[in-house]
This record gives sequence, C-alpha cells and structure tokens, in this order.
Amino acid sequence: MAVFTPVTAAQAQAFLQAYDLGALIELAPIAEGVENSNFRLETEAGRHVLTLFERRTDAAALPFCLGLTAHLAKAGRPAAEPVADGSGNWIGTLNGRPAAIVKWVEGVWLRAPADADQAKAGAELARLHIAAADYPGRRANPVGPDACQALLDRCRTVAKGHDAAMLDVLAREIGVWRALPADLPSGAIHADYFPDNVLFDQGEVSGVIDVYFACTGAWAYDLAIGLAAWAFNADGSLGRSAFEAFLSGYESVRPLRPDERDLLPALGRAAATRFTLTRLHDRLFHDPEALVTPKDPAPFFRRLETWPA
Ligand SMILES: Nc1ncnc2c1ncn2[C@@H]1O[C@H](COP(=O)(O)OP(=O)(O)O)[C@@H](O)[C@H]1O
Ligand SMILES: N[C@@H](CCOP(=O)(O)O)C(=O)O
Repeated sequence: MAVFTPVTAAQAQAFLQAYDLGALIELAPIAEGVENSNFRLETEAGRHVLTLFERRTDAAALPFCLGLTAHLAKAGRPAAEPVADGSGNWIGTLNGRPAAIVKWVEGVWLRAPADADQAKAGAELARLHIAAADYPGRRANPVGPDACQALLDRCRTVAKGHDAAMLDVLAREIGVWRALPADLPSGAIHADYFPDNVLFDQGEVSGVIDVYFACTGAWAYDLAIGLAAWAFNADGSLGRSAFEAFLSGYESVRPLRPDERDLLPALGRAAATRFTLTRLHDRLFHDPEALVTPKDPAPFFRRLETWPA
C-alpha cells in the first residue's frame, strides 16, 4: 500500500471546504502504487482520488502534470481530469504536502493482458502522444540520465555484493543513454505507462492515470517504457507475442520513423536502466514505517539481456 502521509477523515473534510464537491462521505487509503499517497474520496459530488505528492513529484512539476491531464481529457483521451478548487487552483496543501483531487476513472488494471489488450494499450499510448503534441507545457525528465546518475551515486554508498555489481552495469548503461541521439520526434510523454496505470472497462482502455512522471521526451522512449512494462514476463524474460502486439497497436496509430525503430533496443535499455535503478534505490533506502512494498529491480535488470535486438 502506498500511504506515506496519513490523512484523517476530519483533515480531508477540512481540505474539501475549498472545493465545490459537497461533504465527505468516505475516505479510504488506496492499496496500490509506490510513489504518492492516494485515497479514494467519496463526496456528495461523486468518487474522486485525493493524492498527496511525495518524494519524486515536486510541487513545481504539478502544473505541467495536471495541465497535461486536463489537456488530454479535453482532447477526448481517457485521462483523470483534475478538479479545481473554488479559486480555480488544482494544487493545494494537506498535511504539509502538495495535494490534488482528480476524477475517479472506472475500470481495473489487467494483471494478465491478452495480446488484444496489449494492442489496445499500445494504440492508446500513441493516441496520447498525438493528443499531447500541441500541449505547450515543458518539464525535464525527473528520472533522466542526470537524475539516475545521482540515484546511482547514492545507492553506491550502501550497496554490497550483487547490488554493487548491478550498479557497475547501470553506470555503463547511463553513459550509453546519455549519448543517444536527441533529435527524435518528441513531446509530452507519460513516462510510467505500466499496466497498473492503464485501466480497462468492458475490454477497452477506460483510463490512463498517474501522470506524475510525465515530462517532455522522445515518443519512442515512452514506447520503449511501455514495451518494457507490458511485454515481458514476471521473471524479466521477453513475451514475444505481447511485444509484437503492443508495438503493432502503437504503430496502427503512429508508425515509427526508421531511426526510431533502429533506436528502440537502445531506448529499451535506457528504460530498463531507469526502472532498475529507481527500484533498487527504493529498496536500499526503504523506510519500514511507510506503508509501501518496494518493487523488485531484478526483472528490469534482466531486460538489459532479454530486450530483442
Ligand atoms: N483517477 C483514478 N481513478 C481510479 N483509480 C485510481 C485513479 N488514480 C489512482 N487510482 C488507483 O490508485 C492506485 C495508485 O495510484 P497511482 O497514481 O498509480 O499511485 P502512485 O502515484 O503511487 O504511482 C492505482 O493503481 C489505481 O488503483
Ligand atoms: N512503475 C514504477 C513504479 C512507480 O509507479 P506506480 O504506478 O507503481 O506507483 C515501477 O514499476 O518501478
């Protein structure tokens, strides 16, 4: 469960005073996610999500992230629209944390997506890229090569044995990532397009949530993250038909340029490096008081070997 900062019903009720959502009916912690504190917020105006932003989501990034969600929703994409308070602000403060309310999106995430679902998820990612192409906001990747190098340096202060050996490999991969061409088609990207952030309802994508790693970047890098997240088995081995389904779903909406296609394995290694490193960092520096279960870095580390050439 991800609740780093607890919120009582009385605190949520007080926070709600600024909004036109009526009284609080129920507040329930959400037992998923690893980044922010999330609560299901039942109000007289319906079901919403209350998020308190922690760690990697700094307040300065929120106008970009919430603005992107609003932009996508306006363009007809299934995004969780932010709710403004009575003064028109999306971002408030609760228990010392930046906090926001977004609309609840119906649906569930797929634990075992079939190839047809993979294709739909891939296609929705391409639609997101196209719908966001005219979004004017910009944000540097908060977990790009520089930030990953800083995480790596911090990990080195405590890592031993196999973890230290992993860091040696990741250090080399960050060097390769830095040298990748910077002239690929770019725009606002989701950057955390994992199955648990894509909800399905009645066989269709009903919601793309958790836009808090969203940033400006290469679309093909976002595709590589999507493939890394969706198309490999739990042990890190490749799911070839899933990989092809996700990729062809994406390309059914936005065919790749030849240079994007050529760079996909290198971008896949960059994605594997980023997620191995954040997971390793979070495991090494896990706070046992926080209600969160760190994720295993090993399957993403394995993608460095198993990504198809
Ligand atoms: N707008 C939403 N509609 C429905 N469920 C949501 C919404 N936002 C978050 N959730 C639920 O909360 C869980 C955690 O949210 P998420 O944003 O992924 O957390 P984190 O920021 O920690 O990564 C999701 O897996 C989903 O079950
Ligand atoms: N997707 C990341 C973790 C952060 O995202 P969340 O949506 O699971 O909170 C990973 O799998 O490492």
